[in-house]
Amino acid sequence: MPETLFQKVWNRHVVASTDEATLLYIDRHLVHEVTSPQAFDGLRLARRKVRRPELTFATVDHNVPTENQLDIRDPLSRRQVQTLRANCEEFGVALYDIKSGRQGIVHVIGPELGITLPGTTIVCGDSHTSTHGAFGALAFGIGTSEVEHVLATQTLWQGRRPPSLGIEVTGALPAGLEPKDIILAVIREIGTGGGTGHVIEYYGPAISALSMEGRLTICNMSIEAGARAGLIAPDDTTIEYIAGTDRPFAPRGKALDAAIADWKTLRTDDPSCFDSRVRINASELVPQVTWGTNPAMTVDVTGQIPDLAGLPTTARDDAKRALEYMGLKPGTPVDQIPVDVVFIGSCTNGRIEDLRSAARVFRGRHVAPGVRALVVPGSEQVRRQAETEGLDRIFSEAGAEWREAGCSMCLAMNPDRLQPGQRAASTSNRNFEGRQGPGGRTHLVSPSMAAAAAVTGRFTDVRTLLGH
Ligand SMILES: CC(C)[C@H](C(=O)O)[C@@H](O)C(=O)O
Ligand code: SF4
Repeated sequence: MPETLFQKVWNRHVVASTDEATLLYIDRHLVHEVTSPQAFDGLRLARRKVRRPELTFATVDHNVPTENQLDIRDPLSRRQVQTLRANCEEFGVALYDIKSGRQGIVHVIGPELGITLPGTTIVCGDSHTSTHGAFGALAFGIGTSEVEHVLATQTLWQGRRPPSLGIEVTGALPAGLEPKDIILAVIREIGTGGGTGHVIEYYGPAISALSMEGRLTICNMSIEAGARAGLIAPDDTTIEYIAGTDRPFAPRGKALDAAIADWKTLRTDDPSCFDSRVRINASELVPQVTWGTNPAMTVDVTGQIPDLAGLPTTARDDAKRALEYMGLKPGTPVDQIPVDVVFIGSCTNGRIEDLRSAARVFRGRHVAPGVRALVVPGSEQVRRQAETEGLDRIFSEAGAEWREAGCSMCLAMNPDRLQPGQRAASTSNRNFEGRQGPGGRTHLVSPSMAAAAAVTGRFTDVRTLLGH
């Protein structure tokens, strides 16, 4: 019987099942400092060990200051980082710590290290675990009690197999647009509940044309459409990335050849296998900017803040409240909205290609007066690569701050945050009230759109700067 990629990966991992529940084997467990302390406490209390420490990988990201990673002043943050160190030591789990050369946002280092592989199941106590689906892995976020269960058993209870949603992205992404524009347009189209309960598979020519970095951006935001996970079938681009140098956990030699033969079977046999389907044409897209307090509240940069009257009645109250919070008026052209802060980074857009896109815009330009711009690599490895390419100099010469790796201003769990009322162009994935700091106003954009806002001081169609 024809199957979807998701069904294939799911079925391979079923250890036991009843009518209502499925026990899945978990291939890789990623751990960070925020959602793991109680899980390790639970193990200690029950006198259990980590069942497969060699399949468990930890790093510190959320609480790490990016100006000087070693200077963690906030007592709670410091305690969480120290607790993770102690837990990894006690339970024999590898920790990619600050200054290890491999530290970074958990969803950035997984692929870099070759931990994230096609056909695997990957979990982490973090909602954006969907990111790893870019490799054709079934990857999803779990709660802290589930983290404990996976640590103890290397398995996880799930309900019945979720339905699948196929999102076909046709056409070709126009010059000046980025993968972020695709996923914002998808969420704008299907809504923040459009993927609820489903596992999304992205496919079509505009997806196949993407690099792994771009695919990671897309899968990252699946969760913002309500989906359980998002994935993309592995292909030559995937294999090239994994076979690249410096992926310590990726298979090599004969093991890699055997793996590749298997990965080639990991695809959806026929789009009719999806429980539902949506199609988006990438050729018709223009750069996207969110105007409200969820990622579906999105417009074209060439457009205006929507009129409440033009919205469905059910959406009006939310939109009204969002506009009040965001300090915006209907009808305002997007490119007349000034920004105070620009944040380029996060597990959505903190990879090398994202920094290259931003650098193309910053090169030879300067951050507008009164604007503060932060460029934060997603990992120590991304930071090194960017410095090798001289991107850090482009950012610094443009007047942007070049930081160390971490979640940074994606969420207000470390010193990088917005002041009340400040407006940010941000390459992260969430724009709800207070996400980047109490009273802060977040507009989600692509890295090049963020850089364009930094140099002009307002939202600007980056295509006009790049001559497209
Ligand atoms: C802190 C963590 C649990 C959280 C998540 O699960 O996503 C964070 O990474 C986020 O992006 O909001
Ligand atoms: S970068 Fe943002 S979204 Fe990603 S894990 Fe960190 S806080 Fe969560």
